[in-house]
Order: sequence, then structure tokens, then C-alpha cells
Amino acid sequence: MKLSRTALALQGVELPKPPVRIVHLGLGAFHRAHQAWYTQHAADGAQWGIAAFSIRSAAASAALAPQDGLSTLVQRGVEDVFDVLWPVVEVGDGSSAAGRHRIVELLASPETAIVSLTITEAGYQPGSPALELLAEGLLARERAGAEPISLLPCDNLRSNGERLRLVLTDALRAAEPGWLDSGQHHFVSTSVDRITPRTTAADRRTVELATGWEDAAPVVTEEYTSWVLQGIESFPLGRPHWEDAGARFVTDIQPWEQRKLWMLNGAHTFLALAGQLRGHQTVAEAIADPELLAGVRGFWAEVVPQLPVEVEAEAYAEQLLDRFANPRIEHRLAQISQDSVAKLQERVVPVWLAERGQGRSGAAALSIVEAWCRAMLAGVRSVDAADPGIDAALSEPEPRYALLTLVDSEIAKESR
Ligand SMILES: NC(=O)c1ccc[n+]([C@@H]2O[C@H](COP(=O)([O-])OP(=O)(O)OC[C@H]3O[C@@H](n4cnc5c(N)ncnc54)[C@H](O)[C@@H]3O)[C@@H](O)[C@H]2O)c1
Ligand SMILES: O=P(O)(O)OC[C@@H](O)[C@@H](O)[C@H](O)[C@H](O)CO
Repeated sequence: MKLSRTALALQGVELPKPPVRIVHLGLGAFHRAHQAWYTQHAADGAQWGIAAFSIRSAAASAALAPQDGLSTLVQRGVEDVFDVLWPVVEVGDGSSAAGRHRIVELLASPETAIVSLTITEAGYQPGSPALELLAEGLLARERAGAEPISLLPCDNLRSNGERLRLVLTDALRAAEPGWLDSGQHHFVSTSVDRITPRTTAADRRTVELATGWEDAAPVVTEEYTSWVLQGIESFPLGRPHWEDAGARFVTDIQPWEQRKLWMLNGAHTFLALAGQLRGHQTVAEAIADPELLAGVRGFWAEVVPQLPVEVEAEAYAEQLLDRFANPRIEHRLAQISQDSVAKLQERVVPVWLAERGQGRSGAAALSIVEAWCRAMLAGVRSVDAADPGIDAALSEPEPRYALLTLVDSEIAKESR
């Protein structure tokens, strides 16, 4: 049996089908494992339907449309726990004319209260299709006279709400000078955490064997999840009560996002580069390598003193070791090694600067940047927005110095 609302209804399983109040851009695995999961587990979740759109490729929407937006969530701890995710009630292909038209229509609708995004870090670059769609939709909303909306970026970026506000203001400036500067919309910074690797054919088979239904796009994730949001007052049109599922609202997100971005994502970036250099393929393999484990621990020892006690960074580090070592989560290093230059600048260089500023060496942070250099010199490459700069640096007489300069000129000078 193929998974769909009709097929489940025939088996006596009636799932909620709430009206669309949330529009999501970036219909990947993570959105379903995280924001859709929180919505499903909010006490009032059955009032909040999500219309979710793929932006870059039609594959996710093509797989989920025949399933009425349903997908199976596999929470992979010691055992697998299977659940059907139902908050996504509509899916579309934002790369098609019809999909784009529907996104703009929904953004202009007074019923829409929230726009959330998982468009990868690249999606926040000027000119990205997601930003252009968002700009078009918000202008249509303005013309329709609908109320201001809440925008909720869920990508691994520092101050992602503010970042979105800035890039969107730029995107709108040409069309309507100064319009978005009036700040009538609400940009909510969020720190999101749940390791969700790309779904494999083996995962699809596992779901079919366990549940009896065929799901073209299940999602496999870990048990751990966390969602920290800044701006409880930023939802004038309402929101699901995500706190019921453990979401936490804070007044200052910075230490939380630093904990997550520096400790988890910084360590992932290191493991992805140094791990591939040492012939590993997954995070679990890499963290089992004593040399890499020592590198991660050394980096965390530099991060922890930079964070306030209330974020419990030491306890988070211990949890991370278990999460990274989970052999049942097959998180491939090649998936997480893209765009390393920008990631090092955001996740590792600030730790080095803070350590130096406090009179210490920052040696562990520096050794991560050096591992990246070694990877580039050894030809261990992934797609990177900085590729032209990397290629140019590699052909310099002093390639190591040129590579380090690309990441941070101070680091380059220090390690000359
Ligand atoms: N997977 C995780 O463990 C995880 C955890 C925390 C945060 N995130 C964030 O979520 C993002 C998506 O992760 P995922 O696992 O769902 O990936 P995915 O590959 O399953 O989906 C990515 C989605 O982003 C869209 N996209 C890709 N490049 C884009 C671009 N340049 N502009 C606009 N849209 C673009 C794709 O069309 C797709 O819908 C990550 O980049 C990260 O910022 C992921
Ligand atoms: O492309 P990145 O480095 O931003 O993210 C890759 C993984 O590190 C990331 O998806 C983590 O699994 C996630 O951030 C866990 O919450």
C-alpha cells in the first residue's frame, strides 16, 4: 500500500488535516523532522497546517504530493520508532511557475501567519530564488492589505532572523524603496538542532518492512531535538504552542546559537574535512578515531569558557559525543563538508579570536582551519561558494598562506 490519507483512512486511521496557516520554503528532510514535528506535538497543532514548497528541485514535492504531504518519521535511537507526520497538508514545486504563483498567493493570504525557511545557508545569498519569491510574496501581501507576518528562518546561521531581514530588505529595495525598512514584519531568530541525514533507499525499505506502507520520502532522525527562538512577542497572528513539544523562547539567542553553531556545527565541519582526509565516510566513523576525537575535545575546551553557564555547554558536549557516535545515524561527511570557508568563518574563527583576545593561543580552533588547508591541498574538495578563491589560492606560490588568508587574514599572518 502506498502511503496517503485515503489509504490510511481505509485502515481506520483518520489524521488531522488543518487549514494552511504556515508556508514553508525548502521542503527537505529537516523541516519535517523538526518544525513539522514540533507543530504535530503542539497541543493546538491540529489547527496549524503547513504548505511546504521545494525551491531548488521538484524531487521532494513530486514524492510527497501523491502522499498528500504525509511522510514517515523514523526516530532512530536504540530502536526505530515510526510515526506519520501530518502537519504538511499541501506541497508544491517552487521552481515551477504554478508553484511560484501558489507561494505568492499564500503569502498574500490573511490566513497565513508564519513563513518558515530551511533553504540552506546558500539560500540567504543575494539573488537566491527563495529570497526573490519571498520578496514577491510580501509585496503581494502589502498590496492585499493583509496583516504583518512572522518570518522564521531555521537554517544554521548566526542571527538568522536579522540576516533574513537584511537580505530581504535589499531584495525589496529595488521594487519598493524603503518599504520593508519600516519593519512591519516580524523576523524571529531561531537555533535549531536535530541531526537529520539524507534519506537512503535502505531507509525506505526499513519503513516498508516495519509499517507495511510504501513511503517515497520518509525522514530518519535522531531522538534528540532542540528549538530555541528569540521573540515570543513576534507572532501577532498566532502560532502553534511549540513549547508543548519542548521549544524554548529566550530573550537573547546569542549564547544558544553560539553553543549550537560552534560546538555541533563547528565540530561537524572539522570532522567532515579531517575525517575525509583520514579516509572516513560518516560522522560516527570519524568520532571513533582517537585523533579526531582529541581535536573535537580540544576545540570544545576552547568554546566552553566563552559561553555563559546557563547554556550548560559541558553537558551539551557530553550529549554531542553520544549523538555523533550513534552508529544507527548514517550522517555522511560528504553531505556536511560543503561551503566550508563560510562555515569556518562563522563557527571556528570567532572562537580563535575570543581565545586570542583573552591571552590564550586558540590552538585547537587554529588546527581546524589548518585541517581545512590540508584537505584543500590534498584535493579533498566539496562544492564551495568560495571555489574560485580556493582555486586561485592553490595556484599561488605560497598556497597554504593564500588559503589561510581566504578564511581569515589574521590567522594567515599568525601562522606564517
Ligand atoms: N539536516 C539537518 O540535520 C539539519 C539540522 C539543522 C538545520 N538544518 C538546516 O536545514 C537546511 C536543510 O537541510 P535538509 O536536511 O532539509 O536538506 P535537504 O537537502 O533535505 O533539503 C534542502 C532544501 O533546501 C532547498 N535548497 C537547497 N539549496 C537552496 C538554495 N540555494 N536556495 C533555496 N533553497 C535551497 C532544497 O530545494 C530543499 O528543499 C540545512 O542546510 C541547514 O541549514 C539541517
Ligand atoms: O551544512 P551544515 O554544516 O550547516 O550542516 C550540516 C550538519 O552539521 C547539520 O545539518 C547538523 O546535522 C544539524 O545542524 C544538527 O542540528
